[in-house]
Amino acid sequence: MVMGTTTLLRIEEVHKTFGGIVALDQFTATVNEDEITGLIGPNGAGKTTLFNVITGVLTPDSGSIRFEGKELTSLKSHQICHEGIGRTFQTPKPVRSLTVRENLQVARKYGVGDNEKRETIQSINEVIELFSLEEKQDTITKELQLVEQKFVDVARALVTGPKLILLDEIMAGLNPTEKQEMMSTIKTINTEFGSTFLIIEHDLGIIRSISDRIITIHEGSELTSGSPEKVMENDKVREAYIGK
Ligand SMILES: Nc1ncnc2c1ncn2[C@@H]1O[C@H](COP(=O)(O)OP(=O)(O)OP(=O)(O)O)[C@@H](O)[C@H]1O
Repeated sequence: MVMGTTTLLRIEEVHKTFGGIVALDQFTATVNEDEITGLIGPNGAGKTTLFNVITGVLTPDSGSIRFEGKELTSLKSHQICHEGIGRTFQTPKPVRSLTVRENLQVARKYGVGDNEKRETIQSINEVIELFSLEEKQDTITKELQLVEQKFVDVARALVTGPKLILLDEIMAGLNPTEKQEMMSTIKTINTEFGSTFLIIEHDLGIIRSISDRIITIHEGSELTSGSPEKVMENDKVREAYIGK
């Protein structure tokens, strides 16, 4: 883990409503370069909506999202990917009828754009090796186990050479051994490939051990942020999230 001091992503007063529901309420937060930032909050707090506005799946009603100083809110999803932001979804989204290698080839073609020289880009072979998918590379993805599908999802994000990777509940449904494996892979990508992470995770044990910094979201607003120790001891967090 490398502690960063430069702001990579700056989210300012982002507002997003669905009819009468306020999903993000003037949400403001930052993600520091090189860090692993955990994003926690109760069900319906606005976490996935935040990922969707960062990645251009949704357009915010108002507010600003700057990545390396560049405004993202008017860009489309593929342009945001070309800027260097990769993501996974709550449910793995590989193309189920393609093999593992084909999935990575498609993701790379879609996601790299003209940023072929970005320093965080790894070869498809390197990524397959990192996830120990050598023996499964020619397997049709729908035949893989859940953990393997999740690894393919992270691998698809990684082959686009992202500076920032957003992971949405990547540990959900994995057993403790698989969770450990996923955590150590995330740490390797962070330290060796230089990707910054923003991770939505409900398991507080995991988020505490993997994060350099935690942001807590509640009813669409940031409740608090800081080191895992500081955030977990915050009274408002305990009340709103842990229920103690
Ligand atoms: N497409 C949509 N249409 C209508 N309401 C939505 C939509 N997406 C999200 N919402 C609402 O916005 C609020 C925030 O939802 P969001 O999925 O971002 O929360 P979350 O923190 O990711 O929750 P969870 O932990 O359960 O995944 C919720 O009240 C949700 O019902």
